[in-house]
Amino acid sequence: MVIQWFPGHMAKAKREVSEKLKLVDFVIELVDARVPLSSQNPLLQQLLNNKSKMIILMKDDLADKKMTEKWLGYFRKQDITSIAIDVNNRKDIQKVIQSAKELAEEKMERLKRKGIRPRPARAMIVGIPNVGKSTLINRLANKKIAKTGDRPGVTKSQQWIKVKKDFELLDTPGILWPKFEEEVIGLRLAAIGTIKDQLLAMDDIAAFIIRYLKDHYPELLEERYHVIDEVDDMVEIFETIGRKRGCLESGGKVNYDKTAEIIVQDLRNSKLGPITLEQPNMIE
Ligand SMILES: Nc1nc2c(ncn2[C@@H]2O[C@H](COP(=O)(O)OP(=O)(O)OP(=O)(O)O)[C@@H](O)[C@H]2O)c(=O)[nH]1
Repeated sequence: MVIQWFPGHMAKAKREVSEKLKLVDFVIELVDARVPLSSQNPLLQQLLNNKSKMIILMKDDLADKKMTEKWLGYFRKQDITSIAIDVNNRKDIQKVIQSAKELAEEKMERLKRKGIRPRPARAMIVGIPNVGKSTLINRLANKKIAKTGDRPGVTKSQQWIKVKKDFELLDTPGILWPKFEEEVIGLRLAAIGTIKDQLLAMDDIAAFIIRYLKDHYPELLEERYHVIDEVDDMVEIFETIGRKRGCLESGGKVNYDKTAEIIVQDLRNSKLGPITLEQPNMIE
């Protein structure tokens, strides 16, 4: 599937999520631990219509652990079950199963109280493109069933996966679109690789990353690129990074496009270390 950011696609995705929601008792919403709010879609809350949900902060191995703790506190304050995971860590997958089981048990209890014969609780995974939906479904199913890829928009075509005796999961996820009402949200999502590179200029994304690192992680900038705290001029910073990383043209001039590409790829590949690009106190 090719992502195109047009209203028609968003309306179709909304319809598909609404349809699937009718089949489930609760929802597992995946967000990216590096941008936990920007990777949500507020529309989900409306669609949920009182169904319970839990939030999983995905890719926690790439995020700043101190910030993850703050974000978990932020969601906890709203009474939302939330956990942070690295999908490649088996203990983390057990944490997902345990938390989902607790929500499933609540549902079963409610059925019992109403005098309805209990049945396994059903859930679905929802999230924006590239957040890790298919990978998590595969881990929960314990076998390869959904196609995954490191490109946005790979998830395709419904079966139930029996994760635990009382808990079943829809084998296809719901795709939600991030909202781009603010430019900074687009920049955060572009920085982590959620949206297609053609949508925003690489040097704007790189400049956003540099500015954020200067404000929040100056030591990481210095460590990898030798950009010292005192230097504030963006051109000078690009020059320093370009030279350090060998992005030079003939004549020894720094190639800014290549430098921007390297900055963005370094962040996406976690070469700078664990980083969170959004803080709960930014929105309080
Ligand atoms: N480091 C890290 N990478 C992860 C984690 N979870 C998923 N990924 C990677 O993120 C990329 C996207 O994962 P997918 O499972 O294809 O994501 P998706 O949400 O199904 O993507 P769409 O098909 O675009 O909707 C893959 O390269 C995964 O390996 C995680 O916890 N940590």
